[in-house]
Amino acid sequence: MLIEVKNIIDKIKTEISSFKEKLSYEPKLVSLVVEPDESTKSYLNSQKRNAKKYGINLEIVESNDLINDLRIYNEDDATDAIFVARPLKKGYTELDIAKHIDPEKDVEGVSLHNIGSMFYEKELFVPCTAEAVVKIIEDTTDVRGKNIVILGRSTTVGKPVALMLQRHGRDATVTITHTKTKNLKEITTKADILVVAIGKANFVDRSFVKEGMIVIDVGINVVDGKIVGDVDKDVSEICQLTPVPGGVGSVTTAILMRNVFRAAINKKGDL
Ligand SMILES: NC(=O)C1=CN([C@@H]2O[C@H](COP(=O)(O)OP(=O)(O)OC[C@H]3O[C@@H](n4cnc5c(N)ncnc54)[C@H](OP(=O)(O)O)[C@@H]3O)[C@@H](O)[C@H]2O)C=CC1
Ligand SMILES: Nc1nc(=O)c2c([nH]1)NC[C@@H]1CN(c3ccc(C(=O)N[C@@H](CCC(=O)O)C(=O)O)cc3)C=[N+]21
Repeated sequence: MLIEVKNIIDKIKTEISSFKEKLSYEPKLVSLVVEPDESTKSYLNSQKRNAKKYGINLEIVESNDLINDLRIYNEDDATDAIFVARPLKKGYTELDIAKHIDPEKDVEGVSLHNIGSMFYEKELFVPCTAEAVVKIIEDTTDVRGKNIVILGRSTTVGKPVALMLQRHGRDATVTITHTKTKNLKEITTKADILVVAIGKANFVDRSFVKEGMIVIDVGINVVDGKIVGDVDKDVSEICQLTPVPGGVGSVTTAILMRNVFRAAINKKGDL
């Protein structure tokens, strides 16, 4: 069966409405992109649609000098929030963003400051997709003591999801897997919950899961012009599965929008 995320999005909408009351202007989000791939284009579509819906002034900037652009928008008082799309152009690393983005405008929680705070279990801004995954899991089941297997170890999904799920108060037992993991299916079939963030369309099929598992499909792949996840839809016949589109992606965007309002209010000192 498919996991419904509408009630999670409704709760985020309510948070945004209460933030809006504290602001007298449309907060500004600058999204820096360089040669966007299909999944990034899908995200930008989602950002445009939601910025209009929630009243955010979104500026999408093609960035050819990322470090210089980060300096410009860090210093630009009219810019409340900055997002830097991945994958990055050759010559830049995620560490460059982590070092150079203003942590108070870093609405994706990728800066050294925000990642470090998450490490110390102080979640200020955390990567939006990781927060979306955790919210969906917590809305679906009790996380405490659950055996959670994550496919993928990226800086914006796999790693932060693992850190957030095992922290005190959530207390899951987490296994991170990647391309060098041996006997992957032996590991995944023992999970209570599977989080799949690998960027391979329909990679996870029924041979990776057991009846009754919760499967969170983070994948956003474009195949023949259609958005598909990393998990084969047939898995939903024996497991609880998040849909793609309409699952993790839609919660991620709502969280990004909410964080833009949080950044604007924090700048005013009202958070
Ligand atoms: N829905 C949303 O809001 C979001 C969706 N996405 C989507 O999630 C997917 C993953 O993106 P992202 O997190 O950036 O990951 P990356 O593309 O940066 O990296 C992929 C990760 O998956 C691992 N991996 C690849 N193949 C396997 C395998 N067979 N078994 C186990 N691990 C594997 C890689 O391992 P290794 O490290 O060994 O190479 C790597 O860690 C993409 O489809 C992306 O579009 C991304 C962000 C947000
Ligand atoms: N720094 C960075 N952080 C990211 O989180 C990031 C990124 N770079 N690069 C690209 C990937 C991909 N990604 C998506 C998130 C939501 C939707 C989304 O909202 N999809 C809608 C459909 C959108 C549409 O209609 O096209 C849905 O799944 O319901 C899509 C794609 C985030 N990414």
